[in-house]
Amino acid sequence: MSESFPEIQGGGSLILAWQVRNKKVLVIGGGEVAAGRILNLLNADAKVTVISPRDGLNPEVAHRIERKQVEYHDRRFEPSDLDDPHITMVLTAIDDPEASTTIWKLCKERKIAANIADVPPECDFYFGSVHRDGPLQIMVSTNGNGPKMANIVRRRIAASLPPKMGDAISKVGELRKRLRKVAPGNDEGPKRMQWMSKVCVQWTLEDLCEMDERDMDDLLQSFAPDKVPSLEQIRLGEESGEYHFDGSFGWACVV
Ligand SMILES: C[C@@]1(CC(=O)O)C2=NC(=C\c3[nH]c(c(CCC(=O)O)c3CC(=O)O)Cc3[nH]c(c(CC(=O)O)c3CCC(=O)O)/C=C3\N/C(=C\2)[C@@H](CCC(=O)O)[C@]3(C)CC(=O)O)/[C@H]1CCC(=O)O
Ligand SMILES: NC(=O)c1ccc[n+]([C@@H]2O[C@H](COP(=O)([O-])OP(=O)(O)OC[C@H]3O[C@@H](n4cnc5c(N)ncnc54)[C@H](O)[C@@H]3O)[C@@H](O)[C@H]2O)c1
Repeated sequence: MSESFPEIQGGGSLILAWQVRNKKVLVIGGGEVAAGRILNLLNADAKVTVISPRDGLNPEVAHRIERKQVEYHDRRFEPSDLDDPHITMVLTAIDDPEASTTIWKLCKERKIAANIADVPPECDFYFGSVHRDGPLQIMVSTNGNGPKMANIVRRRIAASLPPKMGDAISKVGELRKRLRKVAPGNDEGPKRMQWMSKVCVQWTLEDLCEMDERDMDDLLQSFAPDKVPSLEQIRLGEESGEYHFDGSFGWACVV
């Protein structure tokens, strides 16, 4: 029986999509590595505080500070920087291994998750090489074996994707939101999920990208009878009056 279950392959990382939106993250250091960390954090809508003396600032970090995209303290790290109980994460990117280790220990005392750049034993989590296209994010990790290899694999994966994947996913996101309004009940969950999966499988990426708000509302009328017409059918049906929106979400009136 157990043969049909996946084999355990230890030694990996638990890859998650950490929601740092509006959460406080401390970045210590203002060099090139910090610039990359800050960009990733701002792209995830975190509230970022940077601590680093002004004279060592990378131009990108200086730009973020100038634009007030981050809160900034022009000085070296002090242990009291960790006193704020709202800090969810600390990232250090400094060229001082001793100070890095001190910060790591202080974070562990306070149970704050931390990444000390380039010091794997002092990381609660590693960064990875990330491809971003709108709502789509793909992260590649080599689990500390070869960061440059992660970069190479990520580029290959990105190059192999069809164009406009991000746009298609955005449209699916919008359709799912509308579907939840049309069929909000918990009891409809399984049907909702199956129907959405069928739309994703049956529609081409091009059609998903092309779908406008009106197409979405027309397509949603097929949820009640559990049908998945193509974009072409929806648009033809509209012309012939086959799909009629009668103001009451949830059922289609075929004439
Ligand atoms: C993916 C990426 C994300 C990011 O940081 O944003 C990332 N490193 C990147 C680049 C990079 N880093 C280094 C080089 C030089 C070439 C080389 O050494 O290979 C290059 C290449 C370059 O610069 O192009 C040096 C390096 N890095 C680490 C060590 C220490 C050690 O291994 O012991 C050393 C040696 C220092 C020394 O020898 O002195 C450690 C880590 N670096 C990680 C992530 C984590 C593991 C991720 C994984 O295994 O997949 C981990 C464990 C911890 C962490 O920092 O989170 C980013 C590429 C993003 C992109 O381009 O897409
Ligand atoms: N993981 C990775 O991807 C990766 C890649 C390259 C380098 N690194 C490592 O990351 C670290 C930072 O690299 P970098 O290129 O950004 O370095 P950098 O020298 O450009 O920047 C270091 C920054 O830290 C600041 N700093 C130093 N001590 C500080 C302190 N006590 N408090 C606050 N700020 C302090 C400096 O003023 C400077 O702004 C290095 O240890 C480097 O080896 C990691």
